[in-house]
Amino acid sequence: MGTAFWSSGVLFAAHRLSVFDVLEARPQSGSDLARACGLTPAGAEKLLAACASLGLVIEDESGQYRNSPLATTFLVRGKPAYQGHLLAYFADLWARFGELEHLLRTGEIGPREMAFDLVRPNDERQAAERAWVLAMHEIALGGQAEALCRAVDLSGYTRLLDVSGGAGSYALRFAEQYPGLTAEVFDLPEVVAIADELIQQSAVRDRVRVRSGDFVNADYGYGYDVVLLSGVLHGLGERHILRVLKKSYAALNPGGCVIVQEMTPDAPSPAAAQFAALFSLNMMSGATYSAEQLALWLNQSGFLRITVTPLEQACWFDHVISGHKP
Ligand SMILES: C[S@@+](CC[C@H](N)C(=O)[O-])C[C@H]1O[C@@H](n2cnc3c(N)ncnc32)[C@H](O)[C@@H]1O
Repeated sequence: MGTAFWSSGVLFAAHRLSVFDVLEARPQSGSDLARACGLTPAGAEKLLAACASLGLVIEDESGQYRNSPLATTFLVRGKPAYQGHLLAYFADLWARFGELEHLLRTGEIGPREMAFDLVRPNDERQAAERAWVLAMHEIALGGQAEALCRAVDLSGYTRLLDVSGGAGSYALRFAEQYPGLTAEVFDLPEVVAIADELIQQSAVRDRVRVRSGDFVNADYGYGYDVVLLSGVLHGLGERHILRVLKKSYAALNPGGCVIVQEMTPDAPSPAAAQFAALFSLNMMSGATYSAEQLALWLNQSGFLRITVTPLEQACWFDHVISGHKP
Protein backbone atom coordinates (compact mmCIF):
# COMPACT_ATOMS: atom_id res chain seq x y z
CA MET A 1 0.00 0.00 0.00
CA GLY A 2 2.81 2.37 0.85
CA THR A 3 4.10 2.35 -2.72
CA ALA A 4 0.74 2.31 -4.54
CA PHE A 5 1.26 5.95 -5.54
CA TRP A 6 4.43 4.98 -7.48
CA SER A 7 2.28 3.11 -10.02
CA SER A 8 -0.21 5.99 -10.24
CA GLY A 9 2.67 8.45 -10.77
CA VAL A 10 4.09 6.36 -13.64
CA LEU A 11 0.68 5.97 -15.27
CA PHE A 12 -0.14 9.70 -15.00
CA ALA A 13 3.27 10.76 -16.35
CA ALA A 14 3.25 8.32 -19.27
CA HIS A 15 -0.29 9.33 -20.21
CA ARG A 16 0.41 13.07 -19.93
CA LEU A 17 3.57 12.66 -22.03
CA SER A 18 1.49 10.91 -24.75
CA VAL A 19 3.65 7.78 -24.53
CA PHE A 20 0.72 5.49 -25.40
CA ASP A 21 -0.35 7.63 -28.39
CA VAL A 22 3.21 7.59 -29.73
CA LEU A 23 3.64 3.83 -29.24
CA GLU A 24 0.28 3.15 -30.87
CA ALA A 25 1.54 4.72 -34.10
CA ARG A 26 4.54 2.32 -34.17
CA PRO A 27 6.88 0.48 -31.74
CA GLN A 28 9.75 2.62 -30.48
CA SER A 29 13.11 2.21 -28.77
CA GLY A 30 13.88 4.25 -25.66
CA SER A 31 15.85 6.81 -27.67
CA ASP A 32 13.04 7.12 -30.30
CA LEU A 33 10.53 7.72 -27.54
CA ALA A 34 12.82 10.24 -25.84
CA ARG A 35 12.86 12.29 -29.04
CA ALA A 36 9.13 11.91 -29.73
CA CYS A 37 8.00 12.83 -26.20
CA GLY A 38 10.72 15.30 -25.21
CA LEU A 39 12.35 13.15 -22.52
CA THR A 40 15.95 12.52 -21.57
CA PRO A 41 17.18 9.18 -23.01
CA ALA A 42 17.71 7.85 -19.47
CA GLY A 43 14.26 9.06 -18.44
CA ALA A 44 12.62 7.35 -21.42
CA GLU A 45 14.38 4.04 -20.66
CA LYS A 46 13.32 4.14 -16.99
CA LEU A 47 9.75 5.13 -17.83
CA LEU A 48 9.42 2.34 -20.41
CA ALA A 49 10.86 -0.22 -18.00
CA ALA A 50 8.41 0.92 -15.31
CA CYS A 51 5.48 0.81 -17.78
CA ALA A 52 6.55 -2.70 -18.84
CA SER A 53 6.61 -3.82 -15.20
CA LEU A 54 3.03 -2.52 -14.85
CA GLY A 55 1.80 -4.35 -17.96
CA LEU A 56 1.26 -1.15 -19.92
CA VAL A 57 3.88 -1.75 -22.61
CA ILE A 58 5.69 -4.83 -23.97
CA GLU A 59 9.37 -5.00 -24.98
CA ASP A 60 10.42 -7.23 -27.90
CA GLU A 61 13.83 -8.96 -28.36
CA SER A 62 15.22 -6.01 -30.34
CA GLY A 63 14.54 -3.56 -27.47
CA GLN A 64 11.51 -1.92 -29.14
CA TYR A 65 8.44 -1.19 -27.03
CA ARG A 66 4.78 -1.37 -28.05
CA ASN A 67 1.52 -0.84 -26.18
CA SER A 68 0.01 -3.78 -24.30
CA PRO A 69 -3.64 -4.58 -25.15
CA LEU A 70 -4.61 -2.79 -21.90
CA ALA A 71 -2.92 0.44 -22.99
CA THR A 72 -4.23 0.17 -26.55
CA THR A 73 -7.79 -0.23 -25.31
CA PHE A 74 -7.94 2.40 -22.56
CA LEU A 75 -5.05 4.85 -22.91
CA VAL A 76 -4.90 5.86 -26.56
CA ARG A 77 -6.73 9.08 -27.45
CA GLY A 78 -9.64 8.59 -29.82
CA LYS A 79 -10.22 4.90 -29.02
CA PRO A 80 -13.85 4.09 -28.11
CA ALA A 81 -12.99 2.91 -24.56
CA TYR A 82 -10.43 5.70 -23.87
CA GLN A 83 -10.27 6.49 -20.13
CA GLY A 84 -7.77 9.35 -20.32
CA HIS A 85 -10.08 12.06 -19.00
CA LEU A 86 -10.79 9.91 -15.98
CA LEU A 87 -7.03 9.53 -15.46
CA ALA A 88 -6.62 13.31 -15.69
CA TYR A 89 -9.31 13.68 -13.01
CA PHE A 90 -7.49 11.19 -10.76
CA ALA A 91 -4.23 13.05 -11.33
CA ASP A 92 -5.99 16.23 -10.20
CA LEU A 93 -6.76 14.53 -6.87
CA TRP A 94 -3.05 13.93 -6.28
CA ALA A 95 -2.55 17.07 -4.19
CA ARG A 96 -5.76 16.44 -2.21
CA PHE A 97 -4.62 12.97 -1.16
CA GLY A 98 -1.04 14.14 -0.63
CA GLU A 99 -2.31 16.57 1.99
CA LEU A 100 -5.04 14.39 3.44
CA GLU A 101 -3.83 14.92 6.99
CA HIS A 102 -4.41 18.67 6.67
CA LEU A 103 -7.92 18.10 5.26
CA LEU A 104 -8.77 15.71 8.08
CA ARG A 105 -7.51 18.07 10.78
CA THR A 106 -9.05 21.29 9.44
CA GLY A 107 -11.78 20.36 6.94
CA GLU A 108 -10.00 22.61 4.43
CA ILE A 109 -7.82 21.88 1.42
CA GLY A 110 -4.11 21.97 2.13
CA PRO A 111 -1.65 24.78 1.32
CA ARG A 112 -0.05 23.00 -1.66
CA GLU A 113 -3.39 22.31 -3.35
CA MET A 114 -4.50 25.88 -2.60
CA ALA A 115 -1.28 27.31 -4.09
CA PHE A 116 -1.60 25.03 -7.13
CA ASP A 117 -5.19 26.20 -7.74
CA LEU A 118 -4.18 29.85 -7.44
CA VAL A 119 -1.32 29.72 -9.93
CA ARG A 120 -3.08 27.45 -12.43
CA PRO A 121 -3.65 29.41 -15.67
CA ASN A 122 -7.26 29.86 -16.76
CA ASP A 123 -6.98 27.69 -19.86
CA GLU A 124 -5.55 24.82 -17.76
CA ARG A 125 -8.35 25.22 -15.23
CA GLN A 126 -10.94 25.09 -18.01
CA ALA A 127 -9.25 22.05 -19.56
CA ALA A 128 -9.31 20.33 -16.14
CA GLU A 129 -13.02 21.12 -15.68
CA ARG A 130 -13.78 19.77 -19.14
CA ALA A 131 -11.71 16.65 -18.42
CA TRP A 132 -13.74 16.10 -15.24
CA VAL A 133 -17.05 16.22 -17.13
CA LEU A 134 -15.72 13.91 -19.84
CA ALA A 135 -14.36 11.61 -17.11
CA MET A 136 -17.93 11.15 -15.84
CA HIS A 137 -18.89 10.28 -19.42
CA GLU A 138 -16.09 7.72 -19.65
CA ILE A 139 -17.38 6.09 -16.44
CA ALA A 140 -20.85 5.84 -17.99
CA LEU A 141 -19.53 4.42 -21.26
CA GLY A 142 -17.26 2.02 -19.35
CA GLY A 143 -20.25 -0.08 -18.22
CA GLN A 144 -22.07 2.11 -15.69
CA ALA A 145 -24.80 3.25 -18.08
CA GLU A 146 -25.48 -0.35 -19.14
CA ALA A 147 -25.66 -1.43 -15.49
CA LEU A 148 -28.11 1.34 -14.63
CA CYS A 149 -30.27 0.55 -17.67
CA ARG A 150 -30.44 -3.10 -16.62
CA ALA A 151 -31.35 -2.16 -13.04
CA VAL A 152 -34.39 0.03 -13.77
CA ASP A 153 -37.41 -0.26 -16.02
CA LEU A 154 -38.66 3.04 -17.44
CA SER A 155 -41.26 1.50 -19.76
CA GLY A 156 -44.29 3.77 -20.10
CA TYR A 157 -42.50 6.88 -18.78
CA THR A 158 -42.21 9.83 -21.13
CA ARG A 159 -40.30 12.66 -19.37
CA LEU A 160 -37.01 12.33 -17.52
CA LEU A 161 -35.08 15.03 -15.65
CA ASP A 162 -31.39 14.27 -15.08
CA VAL A 163 -30.52 16.55 -12.14
CA SER A 164 -26.82 17.46 -12.17
CA GLY A 165 -26.62 15.22 -15.18
CA GLY A 166 -23.04 16.17 -16.06
CA ALA A 167 -22.24 15.08 -19.61
CA GLY A 168 -25.82 13.78 -19.98
CA SER A 169 -24.54 10.24 -20.41
CA TYR A 170 -27.42 8.52 -18.62
CA ALA A 171 -30.12 10.72 -20.16
CA LEU A 172 -28.68 9.82 -23.58
CA ARG A 173 -28.53 6.11 -22.78
CA PHE A 174 -32.12 6.06 -21.48
CA ALA A 175 -33.34 8.01 -24.53
CA GLU A 176 -31.66 5.41 -26.77
CA GLN A 177 -33.29 2.57 -24.82
CA TYR A 178 -36.80 4.08 -24.68
CA PRO A 179 -37.95 5.71 -27.97
CA GLY A 180 -40.95 7.31 -26.23
CA LEU A 181 -38.80 9.13 -23.66
CA THR A 182 -37.68 12.76 -23.75
CA ALA A 183 -34.96 13.86 -21.34
CA GLU A 184 -33.59 17.08 -19.91
CA VAL A 185 -30.07 17.40 -18.54
CA PHE A 186 -29.90 19.99 -15.78
CA ASP A 187 -26.50 21.23 -14.56
CA LEU A 188 -24.29 24.31 -14.25
CA PRO A 189 -24.00 26.40 -17.47
CA GLU A 190 -20.41 25.41 -18.31
CA VAL A 191 -21.26 21.73 -17.81
CA VAL A 192 -24.44 21.67 -19.90
CA ALA A 193 -22.47 23.29 -22.73
CA ILE A 194 -20.33 20.13 -22.85
CA ALA A 195 -23.41 17.89 -22.48
CA ASP A 196 -24.97 19.68 -25.42
CA GLU A 197 -21.94 18.90 -27.63
CA LEU A 198 -22.41 15.19 -26.88
CA ILE A 199 -26.17 15.38 -27.37
CA GLN A 200 -25.75 17.03 -30.78
CA GLN A 201 -23.45 14.17 -31.86
CA SER A 202 -26.01 11.54 -30.78
CA ALA A 203 -28.83 9.84 -32.64
CA VAL A 204 -31.35 11.01 -30.00
CA ARG A 205 -30.60 14.76 -30.19
CA ASP A 206 -34.23 15.55 -30.97
CA ARG A 207 -35.34 14.09 -27.60
CA VAL A 208 -32.61 15.22 -25.21
CA ARG A 209 -31.97 18.83 -24.27
CA VAL A 210 -30.16 20.80 -21.62
CA ARG A 211 -31.18 23.35 -18.99
CA SER A 212 -28.73 25.26 -16.80
CA GLY A 213 -29.21 26.09 -13.16
CA ASP A 214 -28.21 25.50 -9.58
CA PHE A 215 -29.69 22.30 -8.13
CA VAL A 216 -29.98 23.68 -4.60
CA ASN A 217 -31.88 26.86 -5.41
CA ALA A 218 -33.51 26.38 -8.81
CA ASP A 219 -37.06 25.21 -9.32
CA TYR A 220 -36.84 21.89 -11.17
CA GLY A 221 -40.18 22.42 -12.93
CA TYR A 222 -43.00 19.87 -12.92
CA GLY A 223 -44.63 17.12 -14.94
CA TYR A 224 -41.69 14.68 -14.98
CA ASP A 225 -42.08 10.89 -14.73
CA VAL A 226 -38.51 10.24 -13.67
CA VAL A 227 -35.91 12.29 -11.79
CA LEU A 228 -32.42 10.82 -11.98
CA LEU A 229 -29.83 11.73 -9.35
CA SER A 230 -26.66 9.96 -10.43
CA GLY A 231 -23.58 10.63 -8.33
CA VAL A 232 -25.12 13.79 -6.91
CA LEU A 233 -25.98 13.07 -3.30
CA HIS A 234 -22.49 12.00 -2.19
CA GLY A 235 -21.34 15.59 -2.73
CA LEU A 236 -23.89 16.95 -0.25
CA GLY A 237 -24.67 16.96 3.47
CA GLU A 238 -28.01 15.83 4.89
CA ARG A 239 -29.74 19.24 4.76
CA HIS A 240 -29.02 19.70 1.07
CA ILE A 241 -29.82 16.08 0.26
CA LEU A 242 -33.30 16.44 1.73
CA ARG A 243 -33.74 19.73 -0.13
CA VAL A 244 -32.80 18.12 -3.47
CA LEU A 245 -35.03 15.09 -2.81
CA LYS A 246 -38.01 17.29 -1.90
CA LYS A 247 -37.52 19.37 -5.06
CA SER A 248 -37.34 16.11 -7.05
CA TYR A 249 -40.57 14.94 -5.43
CA ALA A 250 -42.28 18.23 -6.33
CA ALA A 251 -41.11 17.93 -9.96
CA LEU A 252 -42.64 14.46 -10.40
CA ASN A 253 -46.11 13.41 -11.53
CA PRO A 254 -47.99 11.09 -9.16
CA GLY A 255 -46.69 7.58 -9.92
CA GLY A 256 -43.34 8.99 -11.06
CA CYS A 257 -40.06 7.83 -9.61
CA VAL A 258 -36.75 9.13 -8.36
CA ILE A 259 -33.66 7.09 -9.18
CA VAL A 260 -30.54 7.56 -7.09
CA GLN A 261 -27.30 5.99 -8.31
CA GLU A 262 -24.40 6.06 -5.84
CA MET A 263 -21.25 4.44 -4.55
CA THR A 264 -21.81 3.09 -1.04
CA PRO A 265 -19.71 1.59 1.73
CA ASP A 266 -22.06 -1.43 1.70
CA ALA A 267 -21.21 -2.23 -1.94
CA PRO A 268 -21.67 -5.84 -3.12
CA SER A 269 -17.94 -6.53 -3.54
CA PRO A 270 -15.11 -5.77 -1.07
CA ALA A 271 -13.24 -3.89 -3.82
CA ALA A 272 -16.24 -1.62 -4.47
CA ALA A 273 -16.77 -1.05 -0.74
CA GLN A 274 -13.10 -0.10 -0.39
CA PHE A 275 -13.42 2.26 -3.36
CA ALA A 276 -16.42 3.99 -1.73
CA ALA A 277 -14.59 4.34 1.60
CA LEU A 278 -11.52 5.91 -0.06
CA PHE A 279 -13.58 8.05 -2.47
CA SER A 280 -15.37 9.62 0.50
CA LEU A 281 -12.08 11.17 1.66
CA ASN A 282 -11.62 13.51 -1.28
CA MET A 283 -14.91 15.32 -0.77
CA MET A 284 -14.98 18.65 0.99
CA SER A 285 -18.64 18.24 1.91
CA GLY A 286 -20.72 15.10 1.69
CA ALA A 287 -19.64 11.50 2.00
CA THR A 288 -20.42 8.11 0.57
CA TYR A 289 -23.64 7.10 2.35
CA SER A 290 -25.03 3.60 2.87
CA ALA A 291 -27.87 2.44 0.64
CA GLU A 292 -30.01 2.08 3.76
CA GLN A 293 -29.39 5.73 4.72
CA LEU A 294 -30.21 6.91 1.19
CA ALA A 295 -33.43 4.85 1.24
CA LEU A 296 -34.38 6.46 4.56
CA TRP A 297 -33.89 9.96 3.11
CA LEU A 298 -36.08 9.04 0.14
CA ASN A 299 -38.75 7.91 2.54
CA GLN A 300 -38.46 11.10 4.64
CA SER A 301 -38.95 13.10 1.43
CA GLY A 302 -42.29 11.39 0.75
CA PHE A 303 -41.24 8.58 -1.60
CA LEU A 304 -42.84 5.14 -1.17
CA ARG A 305 -42.24 1.67 -2.70
CA ILE A 306 -38.52 2.15 -2.25
CA THR A 307 -36.24 -0.46 -3.81
CA VAL A 308 -32.52 -0.93 -3.28
CA THR A 309 -30.64 -2.66 -6.13
CA PRO A 310 -26.97 -3.57 -5.84
CA LEU A 311 -25.05 -3.27 -9.11
CA GLU A 312 -22.74 -6.28 -9.14
CA GLN A 313 -20.91 -5.51 -12.39
CA ALA A 314 -20.58 -1.74 -12.30
CA CYS A 315 -17.18 -0.23 -11.64
CA TRP A 316 -18.04 3.14 -10.11
CA PHE A 317 -21.57 3.42 -8.62
CA ASP A 318 -22.60 0.21 -6.88
CA HIS A 319 -26.23 0.82 -5.84
CA VAL A 320 -29.44 2.14 -7.32
CA ILE A 321 -32.09 3.30 -4.85
CA SER A 322 -35.43 4.24 -6.30
CA GLY A 323 -38.74 5.40 -4.86
CA HIS A 324 -42.16 6.39 -6.17
CA LYS A 325 -44.33 9.42 -5.62
CA PRO A 326 -47.75 8.14 -4.54
C1 LIG B 1 -20.23 13.55 -9.76
S1 LIG B 1 -20.92 14.54 -10.99
C2 LIG B 1 -22.21 13.49 -11.58
C3 LIG B 1 -22.58 13.80 -12.98
C4 LIG B 1 -23.60 12.85 -13.62
N1 LIG B 1 -24.86 12.86 -12.92
C5 LIG B 1 -23.03 11.45 -13.70
O1 LIG B 1 -23.40 10.59 -12.90
O2 LIG B 1 -22.17 11.24 -14.56
C6 LIG B 1 -21.80 15.77 -10.06
C7 LIG B 1 -22.47 16.83 -10.95
O3 LIG B 1 -23.06 17.82 -10.09
C8 LIG B 1 -22.97 19.05 -10.77
N2 LIG B 1 -23.16 20.17 -9.83
C9 LIG B 1 -22.33 20.56 -8.85
N3 LIG B 1 -22.83 21.63 -8.23
C10 LIG B 1 -24.00 21.92 -8.85
C11 LIG B 1 -24.99 22.92 -8.66
N4 LIG B 1 -24.87 23.83 -7.70
N5 LIG B 1 -26.07 22.92 -9.46
C12 LIG B 1 -26.21 22.00 -10.45
N6 LIG B 1 -25.30 21.01 -10.66
C13 LIG B 1 -24.22 20.98 -9.88
C14 LIG B 1 -21.58 19.02 -11.36
O4 LIG B 1 -21.42 19.99 -12.38
C15 LIG B 1 -21.52 17.58 -11.86
O5 LIG B 1 -21.95 17.47 -13.18
